[in-house]
Amino acid sequence: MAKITLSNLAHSYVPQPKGPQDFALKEMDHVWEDGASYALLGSSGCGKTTLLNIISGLLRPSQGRVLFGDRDVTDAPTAERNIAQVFQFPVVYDTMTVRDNLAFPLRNRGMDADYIRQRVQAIAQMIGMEAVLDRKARGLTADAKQKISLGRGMVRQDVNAILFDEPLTVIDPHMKWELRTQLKSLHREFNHTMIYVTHDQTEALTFAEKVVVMYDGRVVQIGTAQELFETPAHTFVGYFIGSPGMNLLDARIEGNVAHIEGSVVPLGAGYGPVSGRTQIGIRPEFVRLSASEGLPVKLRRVEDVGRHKIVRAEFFGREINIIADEGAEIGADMTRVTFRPERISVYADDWRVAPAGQLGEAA
Ligand SMILES: Nc1ncnc2c1ncn2[C@@H]1O[C@H](COP(=O)(O)OP(=O)(O)OP(=O)(O)O)[C@@H](O)[C@H]1O
Repeated sequence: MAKITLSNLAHSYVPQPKGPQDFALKEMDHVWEDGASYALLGSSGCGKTTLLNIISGLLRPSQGRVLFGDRDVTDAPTAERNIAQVFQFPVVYDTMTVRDNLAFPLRNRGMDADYIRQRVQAIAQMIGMEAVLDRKARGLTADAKQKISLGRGMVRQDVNAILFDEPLTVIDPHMKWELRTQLKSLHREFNHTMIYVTHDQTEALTFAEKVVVMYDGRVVQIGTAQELFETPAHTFVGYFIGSPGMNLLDARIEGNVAHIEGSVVPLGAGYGPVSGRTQIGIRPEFVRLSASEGLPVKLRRVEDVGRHKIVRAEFFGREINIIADEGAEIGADMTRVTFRPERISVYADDWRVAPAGQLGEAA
């Protein structure tokens, strides 16, 4: 296992990049802790696979270094990095049995036969394939083959890291949840450094201790589920995490209030001068509908999603989302909204501004 350091790292697929727009990965410096589980989360094209391929050695970065522990592996091929990888689609040997597929990485390293038998059994149990250990992989469903790939990725205990690139894409929804839970308990047991690429927030938030949110070639925040929910460092995190995401409203900030369309909204903290495009961010969970207090809204529709209601409304020509209790009565007289002041974040040009006297967030 190893700590992974990304130092001054950047990548462009263009041979002679002319500016930041030509970089699939913009310059970044991060240290990923030994033994932690990370999910790389972001929408399609934001650079997740590029970053994963640089860590695995499939791609050489056009700038910067990658270190595993103290060793600079930037120029080391994948085979020398001592990592296990699981890809989106199954990579299995069709002519081998399930057992031999699972044992392959261990046999390759000359492990003791007893240990291999024991370990294969434990992994087969984890992926629910004990009953088919002696069947050939050929003829198994894509779903089953992907479970073998996952098992093979996890069979070695001596790897520096296990890298997963959207590994549950072909797995059926019910099994997805089960495998994710298994991966999590495996992580707790063996403490491998795990990096898991996904564009699914539920997958990221349930699997990983730390979620690395990427946007447009940058890591915009690394945090726990709670940190991403409570203090999104970038408007993309606010919008992408949560269902629905954070409401972002143009505002002018003055000390401990925001001015929106001529109305004053109290903030939970004071701010120094804020320049650039200024917005306040408030999650739908912390917006309250009222008949008498707050700023005007026009109700559009109410969606009952079981645990609560999502109210879609119009706020000065823009959509605003409100989460109300399941039992809440939402009458036509509910034409105003208030915001919980201590739950409001302030953003300047998409980055969170720390209240006066507090240190800024580090991505
Ligand atoms: N081999 C390549 N040559 C040129 N451009 C590439 C190559 N691979 C990726 N890109 C570009 O780099 C950017 C980042 O792509 P990347 O595949 O890393 O994103 P991603 O977040 O993994 O997306 P997805 O979730 O769709 O896999 C995209 O603009 C993509 O078009």
